[in-house]
Amino acid sequence: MAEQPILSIKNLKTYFYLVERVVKAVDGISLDVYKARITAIVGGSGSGKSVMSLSIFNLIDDPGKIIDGEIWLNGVNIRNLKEKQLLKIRGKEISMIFQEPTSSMNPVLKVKKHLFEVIHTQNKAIRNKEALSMFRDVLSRVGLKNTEQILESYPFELSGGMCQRVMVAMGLLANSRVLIADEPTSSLDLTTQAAILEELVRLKNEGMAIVLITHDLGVVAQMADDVYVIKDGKIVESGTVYDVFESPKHEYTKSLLNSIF
Ligand SMILES: Nc1ncnc2c1ncn2[C@@H]1O[C@H](COP(=O)(O)OP(=O)(O)OP(=O)(O)O)[C@@H](O)[C@H]1O
Repeated sequence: MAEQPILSIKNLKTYFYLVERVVKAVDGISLDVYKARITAIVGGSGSGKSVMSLSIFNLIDDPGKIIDGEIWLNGVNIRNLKEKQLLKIRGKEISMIFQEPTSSMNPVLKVKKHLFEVIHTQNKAIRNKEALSMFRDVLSRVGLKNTEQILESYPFELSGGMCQRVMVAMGLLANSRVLIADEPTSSLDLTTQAAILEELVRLKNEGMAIVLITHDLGVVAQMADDVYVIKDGKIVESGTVYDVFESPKHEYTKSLLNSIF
């Protein structure tokens, strides 16, 4: 029997009800994500990638609303869960590297406090000394050098790129079954980008399911297994990276590919 997807989204719709019109940001998206695979979601600016991932975490605020669809995570439709139950799943089962690191970090908490929160969702009994040594390791794996100083810093004391790397470190540390990474390397230099992408591949090889949201088709070609192409809140094409890149069927995919190759 074929393997079941660990994350399966069915007919998801998230709309924004503005005064003058309705923005159908996610308009009937269905997709499957498997363990030990990197699933890329690609599409131009405003195509609905971020709204889709925020919808998975039920993080859509007014005037937005998830109006339809199912989100199955490891056999449970998490759309039916109460916020309290969802909190238990976030971090342990599924975690996310957000696109906007500075607004996703708590400004009054030092970096080490953010990392303690992540590690405590995995293991409440871990000793501080052991946790701190894991933090130093994960921060250096995302290319941060002065780890002692960074652990003691507040988010506003770090540059945007440093905050982004701390977010990636939090994602790596969470060690959840599914990791959603929304543009995890935008605004980083090429060496750091390569180091972070290498970490994602390592996690995939350890069995994690990774959803990589990106505009960068070069990165998709290099490291993803499956790809979904989104346009105007709809999936216009999907398949293995090899199939989609080798013989794109939709004009939009062809134009995206032409713009890089
Ligand atoms: N809070 C909001 N209020 C109104 N419209 C919104 C809101 N957030 C997103 N949208 C709209 O939803 C659509 C999808 O946006 P989304 O941020 O998901 O795009 P994206 O594919 O992630 O783009 P980018 O690659 O630029 O991040 C866009 O038309 C956007 O303007």
